[in-house]
Amino acid sequence: MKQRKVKVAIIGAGTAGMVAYQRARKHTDSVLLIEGKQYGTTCARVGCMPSKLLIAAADAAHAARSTGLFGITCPTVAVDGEAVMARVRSERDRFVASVVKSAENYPEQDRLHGNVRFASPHRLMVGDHTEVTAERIVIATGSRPHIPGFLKEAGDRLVVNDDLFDWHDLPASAAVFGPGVIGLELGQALARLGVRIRMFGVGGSLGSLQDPQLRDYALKTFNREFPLDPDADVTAVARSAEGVSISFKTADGKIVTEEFDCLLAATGRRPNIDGLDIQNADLQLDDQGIPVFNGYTLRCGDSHIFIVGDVNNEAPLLHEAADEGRIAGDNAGRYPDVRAGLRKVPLAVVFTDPQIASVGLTIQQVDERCRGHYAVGEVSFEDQGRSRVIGKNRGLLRVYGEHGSGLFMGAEMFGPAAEHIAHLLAWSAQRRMTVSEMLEMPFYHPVIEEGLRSALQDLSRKLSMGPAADSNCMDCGPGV
Ligand SMILES: Cc1cc2nc3c(=O)[nH]c(=O)nc-3n(C[C@H](O)[C@H](O)[C@H](O)COP(=O)(O)OP(=O)(O)OC[C@H]3O[C@@H](n4cnc5c(N)ncnc54)[C@H](O)[C@@H]3O)c2cc1C
Ligand SMILES: NC(=O)c1ccc[n+]([C@@H]2O[C@H](COP(=O)([O-])OP(=O)(O)OC[C@H]3O[C@@H](n4cnc5c(N)ncnc54)[C@H](O)[C@@H]3O)[C@@H](O)[C@H]2O)c1
Repeated sequence: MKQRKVKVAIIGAGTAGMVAYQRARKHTDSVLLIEGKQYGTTCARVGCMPSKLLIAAADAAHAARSTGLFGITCPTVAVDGEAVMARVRSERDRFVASVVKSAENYPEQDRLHGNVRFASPHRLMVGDHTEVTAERIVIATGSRPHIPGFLKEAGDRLVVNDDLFDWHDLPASAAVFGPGVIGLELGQALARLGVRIRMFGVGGSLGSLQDPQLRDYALKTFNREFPLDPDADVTAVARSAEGVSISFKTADGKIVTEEFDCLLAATGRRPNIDGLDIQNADLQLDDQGIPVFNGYTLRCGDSHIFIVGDVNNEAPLLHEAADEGRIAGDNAGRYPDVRAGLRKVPLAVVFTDPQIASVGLTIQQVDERCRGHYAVGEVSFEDQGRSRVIGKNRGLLRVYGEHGSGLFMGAEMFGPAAEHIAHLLAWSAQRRMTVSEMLEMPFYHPVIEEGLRSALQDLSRKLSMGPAADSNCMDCGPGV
């Protein structure tokens, strides 16, 4: 068994771990980055990037099928599954290669391969070959798909996102379990690429939506494209001769059995904490077995250990993993001088069509924070000028503001260009702007952002801070 002594050890070379490594290295030369499997990160290999590549192909197919609205006919729209998946894989491989190259450029002595377990608070066992003693440790081990036991009945036809991006062709049909963020993004993309989809959920939730009005609107919209029951009563899942058979109760109480080529489990993710022998780290754990940590310093209790990215189970998103890696890397590097880092306003985007976006506090958090003294401004995109012009006139935006202070608190959106509008809203929230200050900003014409202005005007009026919206506002142009 080899022995290594270092100032900082980082477990996991995903996004959070690589950023932590780069930051810690600014404070000390004695940093070791340990990866259990392969370089390349979840984001590039099986997450953000390949999912968006599949969605881009689906968007192209959908756009080609939707030209009739403009008086343009595309005689036939054919999806070549092999070509679609070839592009997904080759572009994915480019993204992975660039990340692998960055990791391999780190000095050889700073890198180690092997699965890590804690032997004691300062001692790490790496595979069966090295014992590392570290003054400070950053846990950055990410998360993995969680598959409920009954779905395993699908046998070799059970797939998760990790498998999908290696496909060489598209299946004819897929049952998707979990209408969460991954299920909606991948399920809708497959449906638009011609795959017969049926989506099953439990408990009624939909994507990341917390506002009941948006959830109901979005549910109706998705159901126009493929059947989606967010609270399905599935009675059996079995591997059949041709694929997977799924029996479920319909709305009128009948049990129906439907055959699919495969079953995609998108039923949530679990932090990679259980394989770490974390009990040997002498940390206080929460009821899910995650070390209790400070969200501003990423430090576990008053220990020398930090926890970042998906593994801490707080905000499993790429930009949060990077921010946390930055804060923890700096703190581990200059330990014991531990400092609070800047945490940004919550921002999340789901790349469905229409897109889903959430900014700042949820409606439930606003209610709690403002003790009921808040108002909701709303706009429908169905009659919004620019959205109608481009044929994307579906969706709702709801913005939340506090009575008295007039502060903008948060928003949820299901609608066109949500990825862009969410940024304007997040930047405004982070600057702690009031609704009136947001309305002082320029809005061009005709743009989708004019819909945002309408929602803010509605909010301003409901907060008793502005006039009622003028339905014939000529300086706003028609259909804002
Ligand atoms: C399908 C999908 C789509 C997504 N789309 C988006 C998106 O559009 N936008 C967005 O913001 N987020 C998205 N995400 C989430 C985003 O990918 C994650 O939040 C982010 O990649 C987490 O980074 P990380 O560094 O915490 O983990 P990872 O990148 O998973 O890194 C963890 C590393 O730790 C290693 N490891 C684990 N255990 C050990 C051990 N015991 N010893 C040594 N090494 C170990 C792993 O091998 C891995 O390399 C998506 C996720 C998925 C699955
Ligand atoms: N665009 C993005 O930013 C993006 C995209 C993909 C993933 N992500 C990140 O990855 C995280 C994980 O995504 P996810 O979709 O795996 O988790 P999720 O929590 O969003 O969704 C899981 C879904 O599975 C459902 N479910 C659980 N058990 C089930 C069962 N037995 N049968 C049917 N449905 C069941 C849940 O009710 C939920 O709707 C997200 O929270 C997000 O942070 C982000």
